[in-house]
Amino acid sequence: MSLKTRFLSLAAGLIIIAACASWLAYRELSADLIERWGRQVAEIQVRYDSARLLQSLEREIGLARQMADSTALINWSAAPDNKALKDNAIREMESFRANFRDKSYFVALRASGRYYYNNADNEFAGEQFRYVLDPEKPDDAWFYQLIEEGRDFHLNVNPDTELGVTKLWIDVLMRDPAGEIVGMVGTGLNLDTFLQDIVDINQNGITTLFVDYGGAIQLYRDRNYIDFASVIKPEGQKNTVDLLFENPEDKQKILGMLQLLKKNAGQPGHVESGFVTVEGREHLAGVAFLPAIGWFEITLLDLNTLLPQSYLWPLVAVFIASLLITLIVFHLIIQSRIVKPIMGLEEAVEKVRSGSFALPRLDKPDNEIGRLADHFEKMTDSLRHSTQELENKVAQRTDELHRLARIDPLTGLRNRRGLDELLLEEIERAARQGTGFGVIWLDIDHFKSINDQLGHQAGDEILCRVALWLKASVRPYDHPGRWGGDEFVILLSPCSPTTLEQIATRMRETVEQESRKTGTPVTISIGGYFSEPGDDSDTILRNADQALYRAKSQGRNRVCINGPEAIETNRV
Ligand SMILES: Nc1nc2c(ncn2[C@@H]2O[C@H](COP(=O)(O)OP(=O)(O)OP(=O)(O)O)[C@@H](O)[C@H]2O)c(=O)[nH]1
Repeated sequence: MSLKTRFLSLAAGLIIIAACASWLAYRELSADLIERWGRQVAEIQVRYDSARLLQSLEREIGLARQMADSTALINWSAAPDNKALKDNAIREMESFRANFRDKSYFVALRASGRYYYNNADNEFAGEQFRYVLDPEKPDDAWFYQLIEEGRDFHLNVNPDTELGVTKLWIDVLMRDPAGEIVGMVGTGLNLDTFLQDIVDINQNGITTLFVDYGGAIQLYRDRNYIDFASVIKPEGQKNTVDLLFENPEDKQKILGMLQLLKKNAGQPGHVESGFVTVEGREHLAGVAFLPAIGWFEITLLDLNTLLPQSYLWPLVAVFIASLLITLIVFHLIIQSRIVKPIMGLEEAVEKVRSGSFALPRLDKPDNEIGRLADHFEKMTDSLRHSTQELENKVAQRTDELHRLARIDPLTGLRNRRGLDELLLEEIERAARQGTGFGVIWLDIDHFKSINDQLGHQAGDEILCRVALWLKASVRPYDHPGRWGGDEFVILLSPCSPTTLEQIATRMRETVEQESRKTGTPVTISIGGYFSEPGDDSDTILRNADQALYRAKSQGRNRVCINGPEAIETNRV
């Protein structure tokens, strides 16, 4: 896998891990935020709804209490048949009716069970006495139950079958100065209107309900759940708040909250909250106790409606966009700062490995890779220099070896190999140009006996001297060489038969005369041959050798020339 792919895979992997972690963190955080926010909202909503309920009830309750304390009514309750007291009481009732919001009231006397009522239409003017309560009648049981409980104040949602109305009743016990319960007074509020005003306020995602001290539902937008006349129902038959929840844990949770609030009833404004499921949707329930009326107020917030998580999706979109931009920027930086320079470097290394020093232009970012590329370039440069130097030296040495291989080490003249190559070149040139050239083959006379008499060392010195004399005798462009032993071959080019003879003679004379000066006189015998175009080397050498042989056999120290016009030169 290439470095680029690795980097990208690594970056993508890291980003996916970061994205997953961020997504989980986001979900946790958003859930936590929504929960915190929901709890705050639930508390505020509970207080707000409680305040609204109490606000609309407080005045009515106050009036009902005043009515229960009315001397006219209390006195009359002791003598309900006393006309004067009764008229006075009816007047008092009617004055309260004018003040009650519902413009209705009821008064029930304990001793006689008489029930008085009038409504907003003043329908029962002069006939406020409606009927007599019967302890045996289930519809009247509420009255006897409340008296038995002895609670001075009670709210009760109850349909009045006699009157044909369903109301939220405010019931206040009427006591005589001795504290004895003599009756009950109160007013009712039209349940439908009240529900609309307080509970069914059409706030999307917010459900409000009120339950009594025992958890029985008193005010709820769905009337089917309201526990009408709960005061007279035995426990177990009441529509309690847990009916709203399907999950047993939620039922326990709500009931637990109610218990907790009962315990902490001394802390006004305390709100309990927790998550519950209603109709398959998760809600945050806020519960508060309203000591003024002895009820609990429950607010259910559908957080998904109030603050759907989709509200936070733009945040997710920004996050994903940021991740993508980060990936692209990361890719570009890695590409330009690492991958591209390394790929360039790899290409350069490959070139150097294959023997080429022509490097491509290397990217040098301002980092370790840039410095590495710079070092590599310098290293390649010095490698190129030293390789060049080495190659030059090898070439020089090769030339030198080539030259040495063609030089006779003793005399410094060409050796046999050098003479062979030169001879071939001359043959080719002669063939090209159609001209001939001269070849001289000479041998020192009686060299064996010189060696024998004077020693091998002295023989070498004579060989060197003869070489020098030969060099001195030829033209600058002639080529003298040592064929081997005491034999020398000289190629003369350009040349003519006459020149050949002249140079050969001059050689012989020079050696004879110069050697005499050294005290060790030597002579040489010379065979010459003037080569014609088309002669091969064997022919040429054989002819020169034959001429030498003749010179030797004719007495030595002489020149014999082989060729078309053979010239015989005798010793001088
Ligand atoms: N000092 C010395 N002697 C050499 C060298 N190479 C060959 N010789 C000797 O040279 C002698 C050559 O003798 P030849 O050419 O055969 O005979 P020659 O004595 O010269 O007699 P002719 O040629 O017939 O006049 C031999 O004794 C070789 O040992 C050398 O490099 N140095």
